[in-house]
Amino acid sequence: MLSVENLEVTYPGGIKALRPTTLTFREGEFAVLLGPSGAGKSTLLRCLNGLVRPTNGRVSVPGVGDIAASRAVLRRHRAATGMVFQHHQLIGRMTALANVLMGRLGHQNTLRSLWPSSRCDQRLGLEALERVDLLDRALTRVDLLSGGQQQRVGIARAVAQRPRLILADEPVASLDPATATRVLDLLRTICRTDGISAVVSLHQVDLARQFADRVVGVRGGEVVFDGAPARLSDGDLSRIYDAQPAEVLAAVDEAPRTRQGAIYALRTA
Ligand SMILES: Nc1ncnc2c1ncn2[C@@H]1O[C@H](COP(=O)(O)OP(=O)(O)OP(=O)(O)O)[C@@H](O)[C@H]1O
Repeated sequence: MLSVENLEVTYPGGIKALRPTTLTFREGEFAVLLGPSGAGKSTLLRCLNGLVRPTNGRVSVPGVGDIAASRAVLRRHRAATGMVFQHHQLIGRMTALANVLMGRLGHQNTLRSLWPSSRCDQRLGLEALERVDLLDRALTRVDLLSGGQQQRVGIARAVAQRPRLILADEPVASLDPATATRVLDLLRTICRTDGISAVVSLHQVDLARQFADRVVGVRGGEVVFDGAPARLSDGDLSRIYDAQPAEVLAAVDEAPRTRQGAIYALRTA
């Protein structure tokens, strides 16, 4: 479905966010990137969509090759790739439906995108909202929706795109545990039903265990575990969340959203 070969990212200032990494994400797989804050999960995800340009190596799609080979190839790859973000990236003053219809823009040429959405796109948008249980909120401004509902709109936007792949960057990091479980359950169910492959970054070990077909554990820009969630042992988790208690506490103070991973590290340190 999607391969990365010797992918390496060094940011300006010399930060090695990703060390040479080779991985293949399989068709229909729900893969979870698991790791602490700063491990390189977002960097890897963003490379998969060409949002971060690797310093070395490449991302390739079967039958297409390197996604960065040309602007046309990258555009096609992005049109087939739905993105779900931690902070939704929705436009608050627009309705849920209008936000979902943004997912269709990649399928239109520039001129067409200046016109109101076609009936066909509107139907796809409403169907996508129905699948995340928000049809009755289609005409509500998204800034009037709860965090969990907004993330479901984000998922509907990705689904309306009719993607082959969904990349989700910490999609439940700002949600309470019950809402996070519901949102991830919806995302995985839709991916399974439609045969969409997914790569999802998470901090929460329990959610990775519950939803992943495959866990890719990342630490310090390196893959330190790659396998089924049932194979994830306490030793593997210590390797992924390797940190001294003092560092872990500092991370909790700095970034409350990393708390779950940090607390796990504290327990296993
Ligand atoms: N644009 C950037 N410029 C410079 N350094 C960056 C940039 N983006 C990320 N980094 C650094 O690269 C490393 C990996 O960051 P990345 O965001 O990929 O990790 P992450 O595992 O997604 O973390 P988090 O869970 O906190 O989002 C970190 O040290 C981070 O500070």
